[in-house]
Amino acid sequence: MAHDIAHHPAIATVCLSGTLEDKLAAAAAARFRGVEIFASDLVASAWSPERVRQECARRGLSIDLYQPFRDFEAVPPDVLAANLRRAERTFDVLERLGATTLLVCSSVSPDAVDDDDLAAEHLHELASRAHRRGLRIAYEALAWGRFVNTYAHAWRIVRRAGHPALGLCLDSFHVLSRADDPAGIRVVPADRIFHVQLADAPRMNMDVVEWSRHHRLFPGLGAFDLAGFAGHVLSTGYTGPLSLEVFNDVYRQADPRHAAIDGMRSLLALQEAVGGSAAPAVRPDGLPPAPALGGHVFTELAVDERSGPSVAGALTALGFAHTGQHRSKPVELWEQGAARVLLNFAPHSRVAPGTATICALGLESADPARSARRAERLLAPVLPRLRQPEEAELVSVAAPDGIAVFLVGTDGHDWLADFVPTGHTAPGDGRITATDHVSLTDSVDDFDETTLFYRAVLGLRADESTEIAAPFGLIRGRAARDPAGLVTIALNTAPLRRGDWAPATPSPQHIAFRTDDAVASARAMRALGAPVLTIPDNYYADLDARLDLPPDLLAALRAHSILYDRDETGGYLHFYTEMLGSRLFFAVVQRVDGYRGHGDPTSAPVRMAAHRERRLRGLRDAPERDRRRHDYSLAHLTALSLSPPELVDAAAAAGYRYVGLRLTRVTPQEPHYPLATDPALMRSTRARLAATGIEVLDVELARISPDEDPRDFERFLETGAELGARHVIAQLPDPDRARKVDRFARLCELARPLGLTVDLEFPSWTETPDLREAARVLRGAEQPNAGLLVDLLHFARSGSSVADLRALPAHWFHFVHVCDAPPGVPTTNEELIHTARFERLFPGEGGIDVRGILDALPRGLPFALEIPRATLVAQVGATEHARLAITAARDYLDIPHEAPAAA
Ligand SMILES: O=C(O)c1ccc(O)c(O)c1
Ligand SMILES: [Mg+2]
Repeated sequence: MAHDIAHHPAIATVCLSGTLEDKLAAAAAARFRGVEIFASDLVASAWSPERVRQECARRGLSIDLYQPFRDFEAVPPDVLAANLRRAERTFDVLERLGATTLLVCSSVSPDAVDDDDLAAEHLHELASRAHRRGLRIAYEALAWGRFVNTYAHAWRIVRRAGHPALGLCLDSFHVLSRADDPAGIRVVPADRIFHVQLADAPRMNMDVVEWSRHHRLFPGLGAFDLAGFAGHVLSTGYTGPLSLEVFNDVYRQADPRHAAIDGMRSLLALQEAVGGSAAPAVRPDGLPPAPALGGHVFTELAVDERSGPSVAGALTALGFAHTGQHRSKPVELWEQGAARVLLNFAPHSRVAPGTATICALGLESADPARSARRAERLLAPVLPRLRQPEEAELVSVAAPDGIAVFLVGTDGHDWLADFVPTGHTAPGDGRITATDHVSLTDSVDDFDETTLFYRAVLGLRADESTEIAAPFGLIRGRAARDPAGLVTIALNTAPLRRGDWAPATPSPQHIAFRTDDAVASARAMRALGAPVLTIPDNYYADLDARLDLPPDLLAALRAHSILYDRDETGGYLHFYTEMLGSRLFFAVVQRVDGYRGHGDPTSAPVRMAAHRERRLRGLRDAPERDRRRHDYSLAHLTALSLSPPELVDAAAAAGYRYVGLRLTRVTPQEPHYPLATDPALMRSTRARLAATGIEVLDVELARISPDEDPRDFERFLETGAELGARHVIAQLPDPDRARKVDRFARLCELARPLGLTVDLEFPSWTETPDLREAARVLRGAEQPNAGLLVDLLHFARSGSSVADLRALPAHWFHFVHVCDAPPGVPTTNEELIHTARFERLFPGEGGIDVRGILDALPRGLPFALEIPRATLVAQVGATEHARLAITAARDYLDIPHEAPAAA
């Protein structure tokens, strides 16, 4: 007979995050019947023990255990007296709680002696006292107990003590972490087992206390044979609580309601595993067995008007065709072979603009109604479906990651009738036959929950978990598949919270399509213009060294950026598309001779680095692909109210390639962002730079007046270098030419080892007031990293000449400050400065010969837009001002795009 082990599921408060009130609510909501209360949770609670008792009763929870009571047995008489006093006070608490069982763990105390008779005698005394008060003692062997650390030893002592109020607490962790044989449990009479605790754990080679207190997992998520353990326990006839006791750092901070549901799911799945094939198909309280799955029927992507066309373009290039259009929704069906992708253009609240996100998985089930019952029994929300009268009935369940899992019957795919054929059929050019697997990424907080959901609800079996050292941190992955191997869902997480420096794609997802010939597929897809991800040559050199492949295979892999692996049975060829809509990509895979894995551990980091490289190239080179467009930099003065991280975000959003950052306070009134002395500001700025791909073009301002020493700028220069800047803006308000030339030269010398040029700017109101004077300084200084920064405003206001400009060495110029200004030259310095700081105009709006001056400069210089404009910023805000500036500059300065040729 199958054991129905979930009749009294319990959970220890230590499994759950929050205070006792949160924990009890979560346990009850997940339909646990009992709890183990940890002393520390009670101690910290505002509720009296009587109130806790009431609150538990109100929620239908029994208090199955109070714990832990430590370091009691086999001690000298004076310690024993103190321990018994401590026990009596603890019994008081149990009485007030209405709990009857106290857990006593085997001693780790230096006071204890290795004497079983003494331990038995003391525990007998303890049990007698408990008995008088209607209480019982459950004795647990901690795996690290000083003398008693196996359940067999604990059982010898309990037997020797021979008191009816003394029994065992069996904790799977302590038994299985020591590789003790749990079969010995079978000889323990059921009425001597007072309590059973269940915890799984990953295999780890570490101190057992650390392992136990930080890494336990709910049953089924680790490497222990919990079903075997539970089977031994139940074979004794034990009918008491089966209680989860999982010390885990992630659960300790996860939403307790979710964690409690995870726990319940794991218990139900354990029940199923223990029951084995003997479980009747439907049991009143039991779990309907998972129906057989028949494969991936479709994968649905939520897209918008930006990501949709990019995904559709990639699908076309992979050989898919848009074959159907949904009758009532903006959903497109794309097909090739048995692979189907739905593009859902309906507004989807959870999807960030421009992204494509997997929002549903369609899986074939032999019995969708039973799949739904199973999901419900596992506390998974079965979704109501709004259905037009003539549309197919589909069962769908919401996964914790928000993906809807549709279960589609085997008897013809009715749901396809919801799509009106477009008349297109897939030409099959891409040679794709089916969907091989789907790969999802979750935050570490959700990983176990998601894993447990897919596995329990769908009846999938998990592979070994893998860990790879990826470019931006550790990635843990675990694929799960149905017994027939037709459905595979790979789940990944970054087990350590990412440092905010990491520029990685958040939660990447991919759909892997199957082909019978990866090389032919790659060739065909390339011909169709598929955005195949380029894999670096180094990978193939390493592959050659490792596997000694036939030269023509290696050459074909290299030519098509196909990755390769082999195992005992066969080989695996896999290649990838570039990212489509920021987090999604496709894979094309060929499994040769029954290869079952997902590539060797080196391949994922290679792919991730290639995606990173591609993304940066996209961010940086987009303007270079088109010679008619310029690179723009957002100079800080244009939006000085934005802090550096905000400036970077504004620049990225508006389509700039660079920013210029102001590191020094130039005027007393302006906001100052002390990047040189504020490490947190530096960190967040670098994080935004890494995340957006924006680069720092220049930092300002090294203004060397008569009483300044270039050495005062060392920290400033280092800060610029730390930000990855290329240029430093300098000004020389100093009437003594010899001195300023000398100081400029020294500043250049300091900047040179940091990879920085020093670019001299010549505001017309300073003692370096025009192009000629600036050029004299450069000639005098004779420094290879000296530069000349033309600011169109200063150039125009100083009456500098375009002919002079043309005559200067091209290598002096590294970028240019672009703006316009009202016509006419103000007569006072005050007015000049006011225009420069507050009243510039967008190129083409004012009186400066913007195009004429720029024409006199070398080709290809970045255009740094330095356009402070106080009134406009006051109206539209700094971010929008920055966007308007680049829009206006592009309109005026970039050679207009020709209309794209009709497709
Ligand atoms: O880590 C511990 O000390 C500890 C305490 C109580 C238990 O039930 C247990 O399994 C471990
Ligand atoms: Mg325990």
